[in-house]
Amino acid sequence: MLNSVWRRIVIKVGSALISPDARGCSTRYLLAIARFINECRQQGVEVVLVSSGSVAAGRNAIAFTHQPLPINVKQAMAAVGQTEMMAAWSHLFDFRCAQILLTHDDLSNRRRYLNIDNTLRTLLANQVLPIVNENDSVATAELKVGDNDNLAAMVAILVDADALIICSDIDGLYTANPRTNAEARFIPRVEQINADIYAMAGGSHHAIGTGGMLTKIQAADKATRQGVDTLIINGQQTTSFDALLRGEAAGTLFVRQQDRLSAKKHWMLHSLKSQGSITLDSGAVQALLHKGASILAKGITAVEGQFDKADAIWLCDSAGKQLAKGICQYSATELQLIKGLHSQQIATTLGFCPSEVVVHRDDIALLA
Ligand SMILES: Nc1ncnc2c1ncn2[C@@H]1O[C@H](COP(=O)(O)OP(=O)(O)O)[C@@H](O)[C@H]1O
Ligand SMILES: N[C@@H](CCC(=O)OP(=O)(O)O)C(=O)O
Repeated sequence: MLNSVWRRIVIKVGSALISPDARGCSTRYLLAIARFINECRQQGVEVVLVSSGSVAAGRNAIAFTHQPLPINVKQAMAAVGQTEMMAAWSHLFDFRCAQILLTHDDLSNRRRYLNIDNTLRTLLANQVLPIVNENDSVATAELKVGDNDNLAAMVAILVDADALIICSDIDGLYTANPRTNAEARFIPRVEQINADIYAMAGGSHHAIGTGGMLTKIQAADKATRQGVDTLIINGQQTTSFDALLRGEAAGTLFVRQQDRLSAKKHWMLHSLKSQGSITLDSGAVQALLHKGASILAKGITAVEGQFDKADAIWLCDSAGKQLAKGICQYSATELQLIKGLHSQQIATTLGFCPSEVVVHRDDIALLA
């Protein structure tokens, strides 16, 4: 049984596993990874896949004369390889897959962040496997995250994952790059990421990988700070997956620095500035405090302030007492029109209905 604390995981698969020869996609390593994903889902664990490989898979379709590859050549390769990579994964599963292509801009813009979050939540609720990659064929260098290790960490934080599993072509973190340093020793567990850990990182040994160990440590640093356990495992060896499925150790574990929920709660209560407030009726207050429920338009009696969709707002009782902070799916202007209405009436009133709930329960931090 996979670690029983993990209910939702993000699995990141590097280019070397998808396109080991940089000539289209290969099932050589993907079969075992797909079996692992299938097994996790069978155990009731939700999975989001972050898959590299679009550039590597499309590499032999586009002519090039010199290295490093010019950006337009890489973008064209990615456009070819992305569809091949999606097809390769889709053929390995009995369930549906969905493609999500992101840029850094999408993740830093709060409204788009919320849209991505809603889409991923809906896909998971419908048992669809989201497959995320950077939108390489359109994003320019300044709009990019740049590597899928960091992208996977951002996705893991976004979807409130319990764990991030980075599948690479190496067993995990060594004290130095073992391909160039025979003295390098394997590190099974990292309690705290500090300058000494960063100093161990070397680059990638092949032309198709991005970042080598450095981007993996950066990703682990980001994710563990937000309460996400991070693992680097060898995705070329089925024994890594077998061990994880038995609940045993595999690869290098970077231990989460705090509880995931308290990390999110702390961020919402102390870093997110509130832009307004809504007043809840007694039924909504009970549902919020005692059932951890989402807030529906029906339970809202008043709206204060000029906030936009995706802004943070206070959720208050009828006496004006602040009970919680939440991220709102609607603007103040829209809420003025739909407050007190049933969710089914939102579309007829506004002409659109981006969300049936006004504040989703995963986006609420209770004060008490
Ligand atoms: N300290 C280290 N420990 C382990 N691997 C390292 C280290 N420093 C550099 N590397 C290199 O990082 C590579 C993995 O990164 P990369 O090639 O970018 O793979 P991926 O495509 O999985 O992201 C390893 O194959 C190894 O050559
Ligand atoms: N987005 C790129 C992958 C970038 C990347 O980080 O690659 P890798 O180091 O192999 O995970 C692609 O699909 O080719």
